[in-house]
Amino acid sequence: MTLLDVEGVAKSFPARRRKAVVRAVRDVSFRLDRGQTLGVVGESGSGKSTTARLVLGLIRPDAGRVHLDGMDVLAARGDRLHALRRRMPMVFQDPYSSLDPTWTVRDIVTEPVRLGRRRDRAVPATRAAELLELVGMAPAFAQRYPHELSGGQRQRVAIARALACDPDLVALDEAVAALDVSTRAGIIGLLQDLQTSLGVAYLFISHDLALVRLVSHEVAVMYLGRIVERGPTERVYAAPAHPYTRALISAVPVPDPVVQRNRTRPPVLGEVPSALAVPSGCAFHPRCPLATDICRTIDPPVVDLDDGHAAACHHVALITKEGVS
Ligand SMILES: Nc1ncnc2c1ncn2[C@@H]1O[C@H](COP(=O)(O)OP(=O)(O)OP(=O)(O)O)[C@@H](O)[C@H]1O
Repeated sequence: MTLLDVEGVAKSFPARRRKAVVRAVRDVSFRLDRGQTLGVVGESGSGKSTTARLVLGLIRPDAGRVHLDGMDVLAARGDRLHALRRRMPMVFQDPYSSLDPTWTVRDIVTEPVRLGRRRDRAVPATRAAELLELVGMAPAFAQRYPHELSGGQRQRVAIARALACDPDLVALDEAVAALDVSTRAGIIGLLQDLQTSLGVAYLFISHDLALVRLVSHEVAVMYLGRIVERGPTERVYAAPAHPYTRALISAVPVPDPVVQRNRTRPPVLGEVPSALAVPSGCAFHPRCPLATDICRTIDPPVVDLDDGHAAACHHVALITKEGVS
């Protein structure tokens, strides 16, 4: 059952340099089913966070459409838009900057509920304890302030706050990137348990390809503002169809030293170009070992391969035949 339907979304920002524009997101389309996780991967500046902000109705796109549960997010205004936003909150990498240090945990986790109510209807006193229980924290934490908590506890509070209005979708923007390995494992386990018990969907934004493989049902790979490949996670990781995905996956170390030694690694050549000067044709062509003339002039369309697996590459047939070692 489709929860989120995003079609042809684009966003540019004015750059500091006069007349230049940053093409942050270009023609992005995807769907996300209820209770599923879509992992969004790509290098820094590829448009992952901007895509999330567009989908959640936090910024307006220049083109495209976004539907949550059949409702047009971009047409919503005022109270309706705020009600939709409460159904799809975001959790950020650094809860220190996203949690108000002068508020108690109780105030932080119940604020979205208070904002959603008329002034004369108080939030039940038990709500903070319920939300803390959901994220595995004792009710006593309600009196504490963010600086009295560990990094993992702060991120649990941020998740509790995100759950306050029974969301359909939570966007997790590098939400575990700042945590140490064992704390990260605890938060990932919590997110997976919450998905099972509450049926919430996640937009899971991360640089970490191994982590995305672990948590995502579907994956979208972004390069300079476009989704260049998307599909069921295991299919994309087992048989990447875009040279960029292939290079990213080949760069993830494997635990077996023999397999690691024998791998051929298609290199990603050079630096990511700036979103201020997106290359003509396929934006990946200056770094692509397979680039030919057509790649320099024509931006490839996204082509469906099978069962929801799709990629935007002129040489997709060549790559899928070769596979990746
Ligand atoms: N408000 C803004 N004004 C101008 N440029 C912006 C703005 N927001 C994002 N950008 C630019 O848009 C591009 C995409 O940024 P975005 O933050 O979405 O990428 P990202 O993939 O999330 O990167 P990171 O992993 O580093 O967070 C970048 O070039 C960034 O500098």
